[in-house]
Amino acid sequence: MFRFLTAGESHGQCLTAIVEGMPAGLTIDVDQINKDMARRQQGYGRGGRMLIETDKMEILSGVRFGETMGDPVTVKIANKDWENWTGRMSVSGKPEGPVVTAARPGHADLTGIKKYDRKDIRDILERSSARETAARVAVGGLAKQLLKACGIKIVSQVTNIGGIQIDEANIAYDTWGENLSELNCCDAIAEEKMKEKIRQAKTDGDTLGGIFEIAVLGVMPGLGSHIQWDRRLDARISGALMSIQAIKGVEIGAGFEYANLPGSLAHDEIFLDESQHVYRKTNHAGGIEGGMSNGEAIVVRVVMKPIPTLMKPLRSIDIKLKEAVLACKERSDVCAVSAASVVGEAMTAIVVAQELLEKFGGDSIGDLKAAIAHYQKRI
Ligand SMILES: Cc1cc2nc3c(=O)[nH]c(=O)nc-3n(C[C@H](O)[C@H](O)[C@H](O)COP(=O)(O)O)c2cc1C
Ligand SMILES: C=C(O[C@@H]1CC(C(=O)O)=C[C@@H](OP(=O)(O)O)[C@H]1O)C(=O)O
Repeated sequence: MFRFLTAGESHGQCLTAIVEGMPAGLTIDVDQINKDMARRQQGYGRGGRMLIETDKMEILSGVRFGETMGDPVTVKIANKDWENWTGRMSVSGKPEGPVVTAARPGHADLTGIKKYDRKDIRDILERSSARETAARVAVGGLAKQLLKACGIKIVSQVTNIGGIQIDEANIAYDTWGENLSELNCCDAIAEEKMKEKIRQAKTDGDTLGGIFEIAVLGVMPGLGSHIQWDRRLDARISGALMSIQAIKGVEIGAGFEYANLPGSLAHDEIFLDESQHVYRKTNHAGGIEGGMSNGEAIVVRVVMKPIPTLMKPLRSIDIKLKEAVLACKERSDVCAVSAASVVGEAMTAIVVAQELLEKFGGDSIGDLKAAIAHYQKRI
């Protein structure tokens, strides 16, 4: 069973994660994972924090001479900014620095303070912050390497920012992921318009959200199951993506467009070629039928809401004074959809890796590959 937990505050010393269930004998390429760590940091519209951090994953356990041993893998990402916060984020000693009391609409501030009985909103925002997603990308990087060894690849691209949409005709999964443009968008013309939109939002003291797409390539039929609600692959993937901060909607394949289609146009007809191989001409199902991968590319679309911290703050209340104020202005991103798309790749990789290990087992990478080969031969 592949599972993980993350720990760490946004301005604490570091982020960590413990990952259990990595099969033994997998070669780990830390440099490759650090490329994703850097991709998560980039993106037009990111705030001042990204100029401070240069995220690098460090492995503290579970890997020896570059190979997994089957032990839990501990990963660590240092927060460079911590040096500026040692007093305010001290584990012991007396409280230091200003107390945050003006709750931001759209953030965890107001409800978090009530639920956890805190007086300083910082006690909530430090952990609700999407800084935590750096740890998820490190874990997702391990999952991606496991998947790569089994011929599965996960890519993404940003398709919409603040209503600026890519030209759908330009979508070709095999070009995603390699794309290192600032906004992780394959449509250069749309990307320029997106950047202009972000520049304008910044000038206005406003923020933006958008949409990204994930594609899982090379996945065999039969991951997930129709047998029980919590084993359905679509449910697991969408749950994992919805767990990312600020993600508010997920659709698989045609998704909400199904509402406009009759059954005759909605479903992907099944054909046999001359060699008796099954194939489809369309992929409206987004690669999942009956809660199981069907062998086509898994295609998922994800929407991110606009960043809740605005430099032209929204109306709110002060939780201490109990009076109307403007929300607090923490240093913040204007738009982080491209960063979220990299986190989306990581969460999808984690779920697909979990499904792979659930179906095929795998204390060692050799056993896992052999089980997959046996299954592929049978089907
Ligand atoms: C990569 C990434 C970066 C983010 N950056 C910020 C930010 O700079 N400022 C902010 O207020 N929210 C930011 N968010 C969103 C908040 O973390 C999120 O809206 C908040 O935790 C409340 O959770 P919810 O939106 O899921 O309800 C970011 C989210 C992601 C995925
Ligand atoms: C630190 C990251 O994102 C942070 C996410 C975030 C939030 O509220 O979610 C608020 C900001 O934190 P800070 O006040 O330290 O600038 C972002 O920079 C990161 O992505 O690594």
